[in-house]
Amino acid sequence: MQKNITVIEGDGIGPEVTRQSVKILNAIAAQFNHTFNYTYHLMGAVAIDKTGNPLPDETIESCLNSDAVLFGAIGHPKYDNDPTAKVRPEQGLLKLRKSLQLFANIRPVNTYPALQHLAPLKAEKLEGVDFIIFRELTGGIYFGKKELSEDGTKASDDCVYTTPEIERIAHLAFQYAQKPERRKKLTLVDKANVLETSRLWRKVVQEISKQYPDVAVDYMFVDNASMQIMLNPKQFDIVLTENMFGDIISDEASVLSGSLGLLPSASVGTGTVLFEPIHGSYPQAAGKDIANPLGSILSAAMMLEHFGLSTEAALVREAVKWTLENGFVSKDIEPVNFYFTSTIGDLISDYVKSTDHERINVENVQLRKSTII
Ligand SMILES: NC(=O)C1=CN([C@@H]2O[C@H](COP(=O)(O)OP(=O)(O)OC[C@H]3O[C@@H](n4cnc5c(N)ncnc54)[C@H](O)[C@@H]3O)[C@@H](O)[C@H]2O)C=CC1
Ligand SMILES: CC(C)CC(=O)C(=O)O
Ligand SMILES: [Mg+2]
Repeated sequence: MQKNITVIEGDGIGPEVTRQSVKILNAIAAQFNHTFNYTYHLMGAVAIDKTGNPLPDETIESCLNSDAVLFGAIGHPKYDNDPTAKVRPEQGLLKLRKSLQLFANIRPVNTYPALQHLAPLKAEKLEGVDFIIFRELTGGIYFGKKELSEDGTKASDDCVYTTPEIERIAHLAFQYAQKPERRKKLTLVDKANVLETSRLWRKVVQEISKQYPDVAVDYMFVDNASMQIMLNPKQFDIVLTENMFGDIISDEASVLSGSLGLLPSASVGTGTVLFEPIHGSYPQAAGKDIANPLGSILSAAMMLEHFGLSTEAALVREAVKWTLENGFVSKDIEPVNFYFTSTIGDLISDYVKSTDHERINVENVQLRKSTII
Protein backbone atom coordinates (compact mmCIF):
# COMPACT_ATOMS: atom_id res chain seq x y z
CA MET A 1 0.00 0.00 0.00
CA GLN A 2 1.20 3.52 -0.76
CA LYS A 3 0.01 6.54 1.22
CA ASN A 4 0.93 10.21 1.29
CA ILE A 5 1.00 11.69 4.76
CA THR A 6 1.35 15.35 5.69
CA VAL A 7 3.32 15.67 8.92
CA ILE A 8 2.86 18.77 11.07
CA GLU A 9 5.23 18.50 14.00
CA GLY A 10 4.31 21.88 15.48
CA ASP A 11 5.73 23.32 18.69
CA GLY A 12 7.13 22.21 22.05
CA ILE A 13 7.15 18.43 22.35
CA GLY A 14 5.25 18.13 19.05
CA PRO A 15 8.38 17.37 16.99
CA GLU A 16 9.88 14.83 19.40
CA VAL A 17 6.70 12.77 19.87
CA THR A 18 5.76 12.93 16.18
CA ARG A 19 9.23 11.66 15.20
CA GLN A 20 8.59 8.51 17.23
CA SER A 21 5.36 7.93 15.31
CA VAL A 22 7.14 8.36 11.99
CA LYS A 23 9.79 5.90 13.22
CA ILE A 24 7.06 3.36 13.95
CA LEU A 25 5.23 3.99 10.68
CA ASN A 26 8.55 3.38 8.90
CA ALA A 27 9.02 0.14 10.82
CA ILE A 28 5.51 -0.94 9.80
CA ALA A 29 6.19 0.03 6.18
CA ALA A 30 9.40 -2.03 6.15
CA GLN A 31 7.80 -5.03 7.83
CA PHE A 32 4.63 -5.14 5.74
CA ASN A 33 5.95 -3.78 2.46
CA HIS A 34 4.06 -0.49 2.42
CA THR A 35 5.26 2.90 1.25
CA PHE A 36 4.49 5.94 3.35
CA ASN A 37 5.61 9.25 1.83
CA TYR A 38 5.85 12.18 4.23
CA THR A 39 5.60 15.88 3.45
CA TYR A 40 6.48 18.17 6.34
CA HIS A 41 4.69 21.46 6.91
CA LEU A 42 4.53 24.24 9.47
CA MET A 43 1.78 25.28 11.86
CA GLY A 44 1.68 27.09 15.18
CA ALA A 45 4.36 29.25 16.82
CA VAL A 46 7.08 27.85 14.58
CA ALA A 47 5.03 28.91 11.55
CA ILE A 48 4.47 32.39 12.97
CA ASP A 49 8.21 32.74 13.62
CA LYS A 50 9.10 31.68 10.07
CA THR A 51 6.25 33.17 8.02
CA GLY A 52 4.16 35.43 10.27
CA ASN A 53 1.19 33.11 9.69
CA PRO A 54 0.17 30.30 12.12
CA LEU A 55 -1.23 28.27 9.20
CA PRO A 56 0.51 28.92 5.88
CA ASP A 57 -1.54 28.15 2.75
CA GLU A 58 0.94 25.43 1.70
CA THR A 59 0.10 23.52 4.89
CA ILE A 60 -3.63 23.51 4.13
CA GLU A 61 -2.97 22.59 0.48
CA SER A 62 -0.77 19.67 1.46
CA CYS A 63 -3.31 18.38 4.01
CA LEU A 64 -6.13 18.57 1.48
CA ASN A 65 -4.05 16.59 -1.01
CA SER A 66 -2.85 13.90 1.42
CA ASP A 67 -4.30 10.57 2.47
CA ALA A 68 -3.90 11.55 6.13
CA VAL A 69 -2.32 14.13 8.42
CA LEU A 70 -0.13 13.34 11.40
CA PHE A 71 -0.05 16.28 13.80
CA GLY A 72 1.95 16.79 17.00
CA ALA A 73 0.90 19.87 19.00
CA ILE A 74 1.08 23.65 18.85
CA GLY A 75 1.37 26.41 21.43
CA HIS A 76 4.11 28.52 23.03
CA PRO A 77 4.34 30.40 26.34
CA LYS A 78 5.28 33.63 24.60
CA TYR A 79 1.72 33.73 23.24
CA ASP A 80 0.03 32.13 26.28
CA ASN A 81 1.56 34.85 28.45
CA ASP A 82 0.62 37.71 26.16
CA PRO A 83 -3.15 38.27 26.27
CA THR A 84 -2.81 41.09 23.73
CA ALA A 85 -1.10 39.01 21.00
CA LYS A 86 -3.00 39.43 17.74
CA VAL A 87 -1.65 36.28 16.08
CA ARG A 88 -1.66 33.01 18.04
CA PRO A 89 -0.50 29.44 17.35
CA GLU A 90 -3.95 28.08 18.32
CA GLN A 91 -5.55 30.08 15.50
CA GLY A 92 -3.60 27.87 13.09
CA LEU A 93 -5.03 24.67 14.56
CA LEU A 94 -8.60 25.98 14.66
CA LYS A 95 -8.33 27.18 11.07
CA LEU A 96 -6.93 23.84 9.92
CA ARG A 97 -9.80 21.98 11.61
CA LYS A 98 -12.25 24.30 9.87
CA SER A 99 -10.47 24.13 6.49
CA LEU A 100 -10.50 20.32 6.50
CA GLN A 101 -14.04 20.32 7.98
CA LEU A 102 -12.87 18.04 10.77
CA PHE A 103 -16.15 18.15 12.62
CA ALA A 104 -15.61 15.16 14.91
CA ASN A 105 -12.68 14.47 17.18
CA ILE A 106 -12.72 10.84 18.30
CA ARG A 107 -10.88 10.25 21.57
CA PRO A 108 -10.79 6.65 22.87
CA VAL A 109 -10.13 6.22 26.59
CA ASN A 110 -8.65 2.94 27.84
CA THR A 111 -6.90 1.74 30.94
CA TYR A 112 -3.81 -0.44 31.23
CA PRO A 113 -3.28 -2.94 34.08
CA ALA A 114 0.38 -1.87 34.31
CA LEU A 115 -0.62 1.75 35.02
CA GLN A 116 -3.59 1.30 37.29
CA HIS A 117 -1.62 2.44 40.34
CA LEU A 118 -1.44 5.94 38.79
CA ALA A 119 -5.20 6.50 38.65
CA PRO A 120 -7.13 7.75 41.69
CA LEU A 121 -9.52 4.80 41.52
CA LYS A 122 -9.51 1.21 42.72
CA ALA A 123 -8.48 -1.48 40.20
CA GLU A 124 -11.98 -2.97 39.99
CA LYS A 125 -13.34 0.39 38.81
CA LEU A 126 -10.62 0.72 36.16
CA GLU A 127 -10.45 -2.76 34.67
CA GLY A 128 -12.29 -2.76 31.37
CA VAL A 129 -12.78 1.00 31.13
CA ASP A 130 -13.32 1.52 27.42
CA PHE A 131 -15.20 4.54 26.19
CA ILE A 132 -14.89 6.92 23.26
CA ILE A 133 -15.48 10.64 23.44
CA PHE A 134 -16.98 12.14 20.28
CA ARG A 135 -16.09 15.81 20.61
CA GLU A 136 -17.60 18.25 18.11
CA LEU A 137 -14.60 20.10 16.67
CA THR A 138 -15.56 22.93 14.33
CA GLY A 139 -18.35 24.75 16.15
CA GLY A 140 -19.30 26.13 19.54
CA ILE A 141 -17.60 28.72 21.66
CA TYR A 142 -14.10 28.27 20.18
CA PHE A 143 -15.43 29.43 16.82
CA GLY A 144 -18.01 32.02 17.87
CA LYS A 145 -17.68 35.78 17.52
CA LYS A 146 -15.13 37.20 19.95
CA GLU A 147 -15.34 40.74 21.24
CA LEU A 148 -13.37 42.97 23.52
CA SER A 149 -14.73 46.41 24.33
CA GLU A 150 -12.63 49.40 23.38
CA ASP A 151 -11.79 50.19 26.98
CA GLY A 152 -10.74 46.55 27.47
CA THR A 153 -13.12 45.89 30.38
CA LYS A 154 -15.71 43.66 28.69
CA ALA A 155 -15.15 40.53 26.63
CA SER A 156 -17.41 37.93 25.09
CA ASP A 157 -17.23 34.66 23.15
CA ASP A 158 -20.38 33.52 21.40
CA CYS A 159 -21.37 29.86 21.48
CA VAL A 160 -23.33 28.92 18.37
CA TYR A 161 -24.52 25.55 17.07
CA THR A 162 -26.79 24.72 14.16
CA THR A 163 -28.92 21.61 13.71
CA PRO A 164 -26.84 20.26 10.78
CA GLU A 165 -23.64 20.65 12.82
CA ILE A 166 -25.13 18.54 15.60
CA GLU A 167 -26.74 16.03 13.25
CA ARG A 168 -23.58 15.06 11.41
CA ILE A 169 -21.55 14.21 14.51
CA ALA A 170 -24.55 12.61 16.21
CA HIS A 171 -25.03 10.21 13.28
CA LEU A 172 -21.35 9.34 13.39
CA ALA A 173 -21.48 8.67 17.13
CA PHE A 174 -24.65 6.55 16.88
CA GLN A 175 -23.11 4.54 14.03
CA TYR A 176 -20.04 3.86 16.17
CA ALA A 177 -22.28 2.84 19.05
CA GLN A 178 -23.84 0.20 16.79
CA LYS A 179 -20.51 -1.47 15.97
CA PRO A 180 -20.37 -5.11 17.11
CA GLU A 181 -17.59 -4.43 19.62
CA ARG A 182 -19.45 -1.55 21.31
CA ARG A 183 -21.94 -1.77 24.18
CA LYS A 184 -24.63 0.19 22.31
CA LYS A 185 -24.95 3.05 24.73
CA LEU A 186 -24.59 6.74 23.95
CA THR A 187 -24.36 9.45 26.58
CA LEU A 188 -24.94 13.03 25.49
CA VAL A 189 -23.02 15.37 27.77
CA ASP A 190 -24.41 18.91 27.84
CA LYS A 191 -25.63 21.71 30.07
CA ALA A 192 -29.22 21.74 28.86
CA ASN A 193 -30.51 23.07 32.17
CA VAL A 194 -28.80 26.39 31.38
CA LEU A 195 -27.58 26.69 27.79
CA GLU A 196 -29.80 27.18 24.74
CA THR A 197 -27.16 25.47 22.56
CA SER A 198 -27.31 22.42 24.82
CA ARG A 199 -31.10 22.31 24.55
CA LEU A 200 -30.71 22.23 20.77
CA TRP A 201 -28.22 19.36 21.14
CA ARG A 202 -30.75 17.41 23.24
CA LYS A 203 -33.59 18.04 20.82
CA VAL A 204 -31.56 16.96 17.79
CA VAL A 205 -30.10 13.90 19.53
CA GLN A 206 -33.53 12.83 20.81
CA GLU A 207 -34.87 13.02 17.25
CA ILE A 208 -31.91 11.18 15.70
CA SER A 209 -31.96 8.46 18.36
CA LYS A 210 -35.24 7.18 16.84
CA GLN A 211 -33.20 6.00 13.85
CA TYR A 212 -30.96 3.93 16.15
CA PRO A 213 -33.43 1.99 18.36
CA ASP A 214 -30.75 -0.53 19.38
CA VAL A 215 -28.66 2.21 21.04
CA ALA A 216 -29.63 3.23 24.59
CA VAL A 217 -29.36 6.99 25.08
CA ASP A 218 -28.50 8.69 28.30
CA TYR A 219 -28.35 12.45 28.98
CA MET A 220 -25.98 13.91 31.52
CA PHE A 221 -25.08 17.44 32.56
CA VAL A 222 -21.39 18.16 32.11
CA ASP A 223 -20.74 18.97 35.77
CA ASN A 224 -22.14 15.61 36.82
CA ALA A 225 -20.40 13.87 33.90
CA SER A 226 -17.03 15.22 35.08
CA MET A 227 -17.65 13.56 38.42
CA GLN A 228 -19.08 10.32 36.98
CA ILE A 229 -16.00 9.88 34.76
CA MET A 230 -13.94 9.73 37.92
CA LEU A 231 -16.42 7.75 40.07
CA ASN A 232 -17.80 5.15 37.71
CA PRO A 233 -16.12 5.33 34.28
CA LYS A 234 -17.34 1.89 33.18
CA GLN A 235 -20.86 3.26 32.73
CA PHE A 236 -19.70 5.07 29.56
CA ASP A 237 -19.50 3.60 26.07
CA ILE A 238 -19.91 6.42 23.52
CA VAL A 239 -19.84 9.96 24.92
CA LEU A 240 -21.13 12.63 22.57
CA THR A 241 -20.52 16.26 23.39
CA GLU A 242 -19.82 19.75 22.10
CA ASN A 243 -16.42 21.26 21.48
CA MET A 244 -15.38 22.81 24.79
CA PHE A 245 -16.96 20.18 27.05
CA GLY A 246 -15.24 17.46 25.01
CA ASP A 247 -11.92 19.26 25.24
CA ILE A 248 -12.14 19.46 29.01
CA ILE A 249 -13.59 16.05 29.91
CA SER A 250 -11.12 14.21 27.68
CA ASP A 251 -8.10 15.68 29.49
CA GLU A 252 -9.84 14.71 32.71
CA ALA A 253 -10.49 11.18 31.42
CA SER A 254 -6.79 10.72 30.62
CA VAL A 255 -6.18 10.51 34.36
CA LEU A 256 -7.92 7.12 34.27
CA SER A 257 -5.35 5.88 31.74
CA GLY A 258 -2.42 7.17 33.75
CA SER A 259 -1.26 10.24 31.85
CA LEU A 260 -2.40 12.89 29.42
CA GLY A 261 0.51 11.72 27.29
CA LEU A 262 -1.25 8.43 26.53
CA LEU A 263 -4.42 9.48 24.75
CA PRO A 264 -4.67 9.47 20.94
CA SER A 265 -7.30 10.91 18.67
CA ALA A 266 -8.61 11.02 15.12
CA SER A 267 -10.26 14.13 13.74
CA VAL A 268 -12.64 13.20 10.96
CA GLY A 269 -14.76 15.16 8.56
CA THR A 270 -15.58 15.19 4.91
CA GLY A 271 -12.09 14.53 3.51
CA THR A 272 -8.59 14.02 4.83
CA VAL A 273 -8.49 12.64 8.38
CA LEU A 274 -6.05 14.11 10.91
CA PHE A 275 -4.42 12.12 13.74
CA GLU A 276 -3.09 13.80 16.87
CA PRO A 277 -2.46 13.09 20.53
CA ILE A 278 -4.94 14.93 22.74
CA HIS A 279 -2.24 16.75 24.70
CA GLY A 280 -0.71 20.12 23.93
CA SER A 281 2.86 21.28 23.33
CA TYR A 282 3.94 20.74 27.00
CA PRO A 283 6.57 23.50 26.62
CA GLN A 284 8.31 22.70 29.91
CA ALA A 285 9.48 19.41 28.41
CA ALA A 286 10.37 20.64 24.92
CA GLY A 287 13.68 19.30 23.64
CA LYS A 288 14.35 17.20 26.76
CA ASP A 289 13.40 13.82 25.27
CA ILE A 290 11.16 13.13 28.28
CA ALA A 291 7.64 13.47 26.85
CA ASN A 292 5.44 10.42 26.57
CA PRO A 293 5.25 9.53 22.87
CA LEU A 294 2.45 6.97 23.26
CA GLY A 295 -0.45 9.37 22.59
CA SER A 296 1.14 10.17 19.25
CA ILE A 297 2.09 6.56 18.51
CA LEU A 298 -1.45 5.36 19.29
CA SER A 299 -2.73 8.11 16.99
CA ALA A 300 -0.51 6.63 14.27
CA ALA A 301 -2.15 3.26 15.05
CA MET A 302 -5.54 4.90 14.49
CA MET A 303 -4.18 6.15 11.16
CA LEU A 304 -3.19 2.60 10.17
CA GLU A 305 -6.70 1.45 11.09
CA HIS A 306 -8.10 4.23 8.91
CA PHE A 307 -5.98 2.94 6.01
CA GLY A 308 -7.60 -0.47 6.55
CA LEU A 309 -4.37 -1.89 8.02
CA SER A 310 -5.89 -3.54 11.10
CA THR A 311 -3.14 -6.12 11.60
CA GLU A 312 -0.50 -3.41 11.52
CA ALA A 313 -2.50 -1.21 13.92
CA ALA A 314 -2.95 -4.15 16.31
CA LEU A 315 0.80 -4.82 16.25
CA VAL A 316 1.56 -1.21 17.22
CA ARG A 317 -0.94 -1.40 20.07
CA GLU A 318 0.57 -4.70 21.21
CA ALA A 319 4.03 -3.10 21.18
CA VAL A 320 2.74 -0.18 23.25
CA LYS A 321 1.32 -2.60 25.84
CA TRP A 322 4.61 -4.49 25.84
CA THR A 323 6.58 -1.33 26.72
CA LEU A 324 4.14 -0.51 29.54
CA GLU A 325 4.18 -4.04 30.94
CA ASN A 326 7.97 -4.16 30.89
CA GLY A 327 8.40 -0.78 32.54
CA PHE A 328 9.83 1.00 29.49
CA VAL A 329 7.94 4.15 30.38
CA SER A 330 8.48 7.89 30.26
CA LYS A 331 8.93 10.37 33.09
CA ASP A 332 5.21 11.11 33.53
CA ILE A 333 4.71 7.43 34.41
CA GLU A 334 7.91 6.75 36.31
CA PRO A 335 9.51 10.02 37.48
CA VAL A 336 12.92 8.62 38.49
CA ASN A 337 13.73 5.50 36.49
CA PHE A 338 12.27 6.59 33.22
CA TYR A 339 13.16 5.97 29.60
CA PHE A 340 13.67 8.67 27.01
CA THR A 341 11.00 9.50 24.45
CA SER A 342 13.33 8.39 21.66
CA THR A 343 14.22 5.13 23.46
CA ILE A 344 10.56 4.22 23.77
CA GLY A 345 10.16 4.96 20.05
CA ASP A 346 13.18 2.74 19.27
CA LEU A 347 11.76 -0.07 21.39
CA ILE A 348 8.38 0.00 19.76
CA SER A 349 10.04 0.13 16.37
CA ASP A 350 12.24 -2.86 17.33
CA TYR A 351 9.17 -4.75 18.54
CA VAL A 352 7.32 -4.10 15.30
CA LYS A 353 10.28 -5.28 13.24
CA SER A 354 11.06 -8.30 15.39
CA THR A 355 9.75 -11.74 14.56
CA ASP A 356 10.63 -12.97 18.05
CA HIS A 357 9.64 -10.40 20.62
CA GLU A 358 11.31 -12.29 23.44
CA ARG A 359 14.66 -11.59 21.84
CA ILE A 360 14.58 -7.83 21.64
CA ASN A 361 17.84 -6.68 23.12
CA VAL A 362 16.56 -4.98 26.24
CA GLU A 363 19.96 -5.05 27.91
CA ASN A 364 21.16 -2.55 25.41
CA VAL A 365 18.07 -0.53 26.18
CA GLN A 366 18.94 -0.34 29.87
CA LEU A 367 21.95 1.74 28.87
CA ARG A 368 19.74 4.26 27.17
CA LYS A 369 17.48 4.76 30.13
CA SER A 370 17.84 7.98 32.03
CA THR A 371 19.09 8.21 35.55
CA ILE A 372 18.19 11.74 36.55
CA ILE A 373 17.46 14.89 34.60
N1 LIG B 1 -3.75 20.07 20.19
C1 LIG B 1 -2.90 21.01 20.56
O1 LIG B 1 -2.00 21.37 19.84
C2 LIG B 1 -3.05 21.60 21.91
C3 LIG B 1 -2.29 22.69 22.23
N2 LIG B 1 -2.30 23.20 23.49
C4 LIG B 1 -1.34 24.26 23.77
O2 LIG B 1 -0.21 23.67 24.45
C5 LIG B 1 0.40 24.61 25.32
C6 LIG B 1 0.53 24.02 26.71
O3 LIG B 1 -0.75 23.86 27.27
P1 LIG B 1 -1.05 23.06 28.60
O4 LIG B 1 -2.32 23.57 29.12
O5 LIG B 1 0.13 23.08 29.47
O6 LIG B 1 -1.37 21.56 28.11
P2 LIG B 1 -0.42 20.35 27.72
O7 LIG B 1 -1.31 19.28 27.25
O8 LIG B 1 0.66 20.79 26.82
O9 LIG B 1 0.26 19.89 29.09
C7 LIG B 1 -0.43 19.78 30.32
C8 LIG B 1 0.33 18.83 31.24
O10 LIG B 1 0.09 17.50 30.81
C9 LIG B 1 1.24 16.70 30.88
N3 LIG B 1 1.56 16.24 29.52
C10 LIG B 1 1.02 16.66 28.36
N4 LIG B 1 1.51 15.99 27.32
C11 LIG B 1 2.38 15.10 27.84
C12 LIG B 1 3.22 14.09 27.27
N5 LIG B 1 3.24 13.82 25.96
N6 LIG B 1 4.02 13.39 28.09
C13 LIG B 1 3.99 13.59 29.41
N7 LIG B 1 3.23 14.51 30.01
C14 LIG B 1 2.43 15.25 29.23
C15 LIG B 1 2.32 17.58 31.50
O11 LIG B 1 2.31 17.37 32.89
C16 LIG B 1 1.86 18.98 31.19
O12 LIG B 1 2.33 19.91 32.12
C17 LIG B 1 -0.49 25.86 25.25
O13 LIG B 1 0.10 26.78 24.38
C18 LIG B 1 -1.81 25.35 24.70
O14 LIG B 1 -2.56 26.33 24.01
C19 LIG B 1 -3.05 22.63 24.49
C20 LIG B 1 -3.83 21.54 24.21
C21 LIG B 1 -3.93 20.96 22.90
C1 LIG C 1 -6.48 25.02 20.60
C2 LIG C 1 -7.17 24.09 21.58
C3 LIG C 1 -8.62 24.02 21.32
C4 LIG C 1 -6.51 22.78 21.52
C5 LIG C 1 -7.01 21.77 22.50
O1 LIG C 1 -7.01 21.94 23.70
C6 LIG C 1 -7.46 20.51 21.99
O2 LIG C 1 -7.74 20.37 20.83
O3 LIG C 1 -7.59 19.56 22.79
MG1 LIG D 1 -7.42 20.11 24.82
